[in-house]
Amino acid sequence: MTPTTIRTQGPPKGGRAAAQKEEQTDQVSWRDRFAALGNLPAFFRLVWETSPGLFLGDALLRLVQAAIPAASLYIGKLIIDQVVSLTKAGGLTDTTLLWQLVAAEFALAILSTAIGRAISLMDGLLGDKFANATSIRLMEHAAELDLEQFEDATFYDKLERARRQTTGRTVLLTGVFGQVQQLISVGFLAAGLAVYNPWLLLLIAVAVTPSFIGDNYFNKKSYSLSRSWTPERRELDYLRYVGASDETAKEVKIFGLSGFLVDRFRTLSNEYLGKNQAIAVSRAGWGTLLTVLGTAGYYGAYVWIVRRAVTGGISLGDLTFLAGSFRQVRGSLEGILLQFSSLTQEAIYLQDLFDYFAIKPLIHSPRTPLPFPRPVREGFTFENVGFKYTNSERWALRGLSFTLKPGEKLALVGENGAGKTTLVKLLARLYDPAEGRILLDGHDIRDYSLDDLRRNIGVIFQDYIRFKMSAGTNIAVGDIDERTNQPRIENSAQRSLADTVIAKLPDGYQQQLGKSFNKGVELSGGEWQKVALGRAYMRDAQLIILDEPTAALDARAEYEVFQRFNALTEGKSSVIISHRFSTVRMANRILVLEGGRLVEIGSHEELLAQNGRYAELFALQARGYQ
Ligand SMILES: Nc1ncnc2c1ncn2[C@@H]1O[C@H](COP(=O)(O)OP(=O)(O)OP(=O)(O)O)[C@@H](O)[C@H]1O
Repeated sequence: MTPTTIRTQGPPKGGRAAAQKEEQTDQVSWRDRFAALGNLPAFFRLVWETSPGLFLGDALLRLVQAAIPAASLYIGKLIIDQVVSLTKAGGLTDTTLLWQLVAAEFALAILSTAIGRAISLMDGLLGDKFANATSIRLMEHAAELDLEQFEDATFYDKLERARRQTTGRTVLLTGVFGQVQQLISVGFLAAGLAVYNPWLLLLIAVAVTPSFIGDNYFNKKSYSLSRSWTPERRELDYLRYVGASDETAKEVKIFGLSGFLVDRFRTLSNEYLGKNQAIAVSRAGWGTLLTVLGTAGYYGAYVWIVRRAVTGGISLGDLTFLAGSFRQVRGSLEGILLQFSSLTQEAIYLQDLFDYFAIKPLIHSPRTPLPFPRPVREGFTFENVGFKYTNSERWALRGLSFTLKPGEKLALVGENGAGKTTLVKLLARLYDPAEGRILLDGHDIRDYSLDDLRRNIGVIFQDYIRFKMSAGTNIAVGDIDERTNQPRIENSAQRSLADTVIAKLPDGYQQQLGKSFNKGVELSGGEWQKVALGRAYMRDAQLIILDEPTAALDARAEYEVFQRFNALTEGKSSVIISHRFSTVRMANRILVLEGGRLVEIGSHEELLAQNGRYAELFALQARGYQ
């Protein structure tokens, strides 16, 4: 596929103009189509791996099915010739052969039906298995990719197109198998026709060409439209979600957003529908016209066959055989060409799936990682670290240098957008610095295995996930391998104060959380935070990071959480991000960030004595309580 004709960059969100512009660049040439067929071997390898038995069974049955039409037409010819000769003989000769032929034709008809059913059963089973296997691969691959890749709209377009491939692939599977079956079938029938007159084959080719060209043209248009609308389709999915989900229902009601959302959905979906409809209508019109041309070709050949029968050139049996074969070859050829056109289409869609699998993460472990220090001896050192988010001109962090010593309790302070969360993400290697480096015991953290690093760091983000799973699982996600270790889960819950929350739930640790599931219970914001905090204790990490984990806790709970946190993480390093100075002051050292830069560093007392930015922020908050 040539990159000039297939768009790999998603268009900016929304807008008719954007979509029209995209359509022009989304044209697919014949070269692209043939090149896309190159994806088929890889595709069949995937299908084969899904289930070799079903794959083989399906192929064999189709081979048998391919021979049936020609065989049945030929037996039909023999029957008619037999009937004619019996009639001429006055019905007095032996009819055994005739009835044997009729029985054979009957047997073939039954065989064909049975095989047909078996084939569609196998297609269905194979298709479902393949869809499941591909969905799993899709999720596994997503887990390998970088956070940065998830923050890119183009990536989502690819993901969306790839996701659609997991359900529609049965079409391709049935299509290619059916295609090969029909080709073999046509081969048998065409051989029969060629025996009588090779020109009949040429006539057939002329008869099928017009509708092939038509279908191909419209398929191309449909594909271009569908591809250029990927971002809008994602927006439609999003609107559907926001408009009808338990997580959004509250705000949608309070702000009366339903009308706004429905309007946007209606406008966008109608626009898409309109474009699709235009293609469908013109396809139907042209399709009819081109089929009429094809039918004229068929009747041209029919006239020739009938004349030959009338002049005695061929028998009545030959007449039915030829007319039947001609009709079937034409139908099959038309089917093959039509399928071919949509097959290349599907193969191009397949490219989207392979494109997605080809996206490689940039953040990965080195080939020979250093053994992870246990315990950490020197700590984490930021050396002139700078980081910019993709598509952003601004440095989110710059010139950052400090050391987080083993066992130290560090707090990060700064106004919204100062770069606190970004610093944490760099520590956990969700991103790598653009400038400078982060060392762990004197070695770049990139020299350690990513798994080891992440296993040794426990982070609870401010936007932690409220999993709609059991209360126990919601804590166990801190170390999912230990999800059956009930004592450990309960111990973590006690530490994070979640035990009292869970004690009140009807099903305790088994209680389904989240209202959208049967018997699910919803927790308050603070209760959720206690559960989420339990995750930090689940993990046997050397560094624990809490990014504003107590914002929803009441004052008493917050005080208690941090008293416990300090005691329970004795000997471990921790980083706490908080806007509450009552929490921050408990840290050994405080880092004050402003506009991505480190402006002050020291203990609470030292920073107050400096009378700088920290003292100013502290005084501001203290005044609020007076
Ligand atoms: N995924 C992202 N893509 C682009 N820019 C981002 C992204 N996340 C954060 N930023 C930008 O980087 C800067 C630092 O953000 P960060 O989340 O680190 O701030 P913060 O100090 O944690 O803020 P808050 O107190 O509001 O949580 C902000 O200007 C923000 O807009």
